[in-house]
Amino acid sequence: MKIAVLGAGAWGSALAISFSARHQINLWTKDPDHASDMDSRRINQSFLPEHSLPEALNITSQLTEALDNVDLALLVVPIVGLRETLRTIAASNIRVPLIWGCKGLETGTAYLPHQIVAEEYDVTLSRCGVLSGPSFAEEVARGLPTALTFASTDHEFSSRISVELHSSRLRIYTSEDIIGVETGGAIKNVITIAAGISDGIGFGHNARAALITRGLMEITRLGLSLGGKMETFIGLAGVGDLILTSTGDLSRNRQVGLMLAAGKTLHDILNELGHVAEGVHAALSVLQLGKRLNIEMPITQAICSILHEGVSARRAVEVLLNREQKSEIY
Ligand SMILES: NC(=O)c1ccc[n+]([C@@H]2O[C@H](COP(=O)([O-])OP(=O)(O)OC[C@H]3O[C@@H](n4cnc5c(N)ncnc54)[C@H](O)[C@@H]3O)[C@@H](O)[C@H]2O)c1
Ligand SMILES: O=P(O)(O)OC[C@H](O)CO
Repeated sequence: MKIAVLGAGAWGSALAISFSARHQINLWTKDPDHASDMDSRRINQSFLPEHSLPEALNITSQLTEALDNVDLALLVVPIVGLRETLRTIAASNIRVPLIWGCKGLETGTAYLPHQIVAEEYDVTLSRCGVLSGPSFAEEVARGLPTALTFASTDHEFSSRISVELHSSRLRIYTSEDIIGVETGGAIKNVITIAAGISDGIGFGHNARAALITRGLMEITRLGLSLGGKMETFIGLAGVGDLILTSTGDLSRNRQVGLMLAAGKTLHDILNELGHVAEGVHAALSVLQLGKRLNIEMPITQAICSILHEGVSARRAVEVLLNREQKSEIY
């Protein structure tokens, strides 16, 4: 296959490296200086500095060049750039099957990625889908074993994509539950910030396990109300990804939590990180959706109070712990 990977952050670069073994890849970034630096040094110094980019990888900042004659486009810009990138593709009049790997909710609309795609890209949703699951870019670039879920409403399309993208090191499972897969990917980032805070404060393994489990409950309740399936929330794109980022120090969202616990300001943390932390942007939208659907989201609420109301990390966790006692399942 010839594939356009749109977005040359850590994730786009790792997937481009991995897929290069079997496919012809065009890697696109909107930043011309970044494209020419990667092209000449064969390394993505800003976002994935430990891994060289295969010689066969074509790097460009021209979207029409990236999309020229490709069989598939894979969008891996952060959610903040998804609508804008889709509009640029639409303006080019090039139409290709589209899959996306961003995890988040659009600020303002609280849309999941597929809702933005539906508004901005005029292929029928059946030729689109989302790739998600527990996958640190660093480990995929190293060729370590990883399992992902690809969800599309078109079973034939998801079978084809999973066969094409599947390898012994990158297993791809299919699903029809786009909403569940996207909800899991978006909300786990918020819960992960909470797990990072708890660990940073030194609350221990018990507290972290409690946060992961109660966080999964928030993901599941909201996801079911949006139309997602229970099986998805207990699968790779749900609890799988939540466990990975809540416990693995490679997670940027976990790092945000750890640094908040250390007393750093959000401004300084985001500067130091140098990468997107989607949970920071998604938290308010998740809360907004929860209110709209009348679903209690106490962990998300606590994270919003830290990020946007100046409540200290320790205080917010104490408020969480001191909530009134209730039944585990209701
Ligand atoms: N890094 C991972 O391990 C990983 C794994 C799975 C999914 N994801 C998801 O993939 C998405 C991208 O993450 P990443 O890790 O590559 O981020 P990153 O911070 O490493 O890189 C972000 C990239 O997007 C570009 N960008 C920023 N704003 C843009 C815009 N408005 N338009 C076009 N490009 C823009 C930046 O220049 C940069 O190249 C996120 O939604 C993330 O949740 C990341
Ligand atoms: O580094 P994070 O926290 O953005 O997590 C990356 C991926 O979502 C892991 O699946």
